[in-house]
Amino acid sequence: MTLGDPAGIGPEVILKALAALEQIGSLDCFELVVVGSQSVLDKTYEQLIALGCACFDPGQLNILDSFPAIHVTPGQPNPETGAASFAYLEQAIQLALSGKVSGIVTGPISKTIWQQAGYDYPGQTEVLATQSQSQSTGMFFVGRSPQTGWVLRTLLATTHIPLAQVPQALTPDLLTQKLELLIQTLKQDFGLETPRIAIAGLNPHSGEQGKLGREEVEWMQTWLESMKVKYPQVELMGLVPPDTLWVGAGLAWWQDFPCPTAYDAYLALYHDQGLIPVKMLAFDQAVNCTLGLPFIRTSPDHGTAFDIAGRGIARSESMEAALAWAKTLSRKRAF
Ligand SMILES: NC(=O)C1=CN([C@@H]2O[C@H](COP(=O)(O)OP(=O)(O)OC[C@H]3O[C@@H](n4cnc5c(N)ncnc54)[C@H](O)[C@@H]3O)[C@@H](O)[C@H]2O)C=CC1
Ligand SMILES: NCC(=O)COP(=O)(O)O
Repeated sequence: MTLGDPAGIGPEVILKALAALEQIGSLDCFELVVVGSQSVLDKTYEQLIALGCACFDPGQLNILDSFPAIHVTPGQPNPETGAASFAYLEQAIQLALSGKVSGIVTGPISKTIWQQAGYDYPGQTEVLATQSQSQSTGMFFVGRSPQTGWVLRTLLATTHIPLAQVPQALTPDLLTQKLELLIQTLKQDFGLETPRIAIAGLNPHSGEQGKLGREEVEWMQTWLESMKVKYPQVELMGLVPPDTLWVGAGLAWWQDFPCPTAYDAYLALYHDQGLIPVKMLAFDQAVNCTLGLPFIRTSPDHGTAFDIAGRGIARSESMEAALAWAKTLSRKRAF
């Protein structure tokens, strides 16, 4: 586990998540190393105990802290905390690449603070891809409904780029690469050999025959037909108008599973097209997984939440889910 930005809620959700997992007796099966500042964890523990929160004693953790001492005020990030969060991630990547750990569960970092600290990466996903020299990676979110047990799975075709650049970034090659990664993941990690996958359109009403945008008629529909021929075992539905694509997911999440209009997985074309429904339905359950790495990487779906850091009110469910899913994956992949 990496701490993320030490001025954010990473340390808090880590200690709370470990306490929650211990409470239900599922911590024993983890062999955990926390990469980050021992003193930040100790101070977070003292603050949380003073606030009456259930949290895990960092004295019982295996903490890898070979970093310069750092002064941290919760909620007040600066280039020093940004640089620290980058160093934690780099060290964890080295541990994973050398096979000393089977996976990394990352705490949240701030892209803005990374920029201020001089790190020109748009996110942890991109650092993981670059430093592990992985050719084909994907940002994938998975969450199980506590109401119905239905599982929402969403892959983003593009990630941390400006919205204005999305139409140019989307190409037949990129969509093929992402779809193949998704099909492989559904089979390998979820045992779905004949999945139903919905692919979102880009424009309102999926372009309305070219009247509201031309990408669908110019190449996306042809691309999709070629994928249906290439993957006959997969039911590919698209290009579904993005405003209605998630209606079935909402029904399956809240009340009606099995639901014929819900899909095993969704391919969203850009960050917010996929993450608005994911976070509306599953903010506390969804796990961010990086696909295509030579090791496991999971993370909570939320960010640093500097606005609430140090107040003891951050919820740890997404971090608990990130830990649990990393454990499940490490068993499935049997590193
Ligand atoms: N995996 C990662 O490292 C991620 C990092 N970020 C970074 O986080 C920073 C802040 O991003 P925002 O868009 O503000 O998203 P955010 O997720 O940090 O916060 C959005 C809202 O949700 C609340 N919130 C977030 N997590 C919560 C939790 N566990 N319990 C209770 N409330 C919670 C916050 O207080 C805030 O009101 C950005 O700099 C962004 O780069 C954002 C998403 C993922
Ligand atoms: N909104 C998703 C996100 O920002 C993921 O960030 P990271 O895990 O790549 O740092």
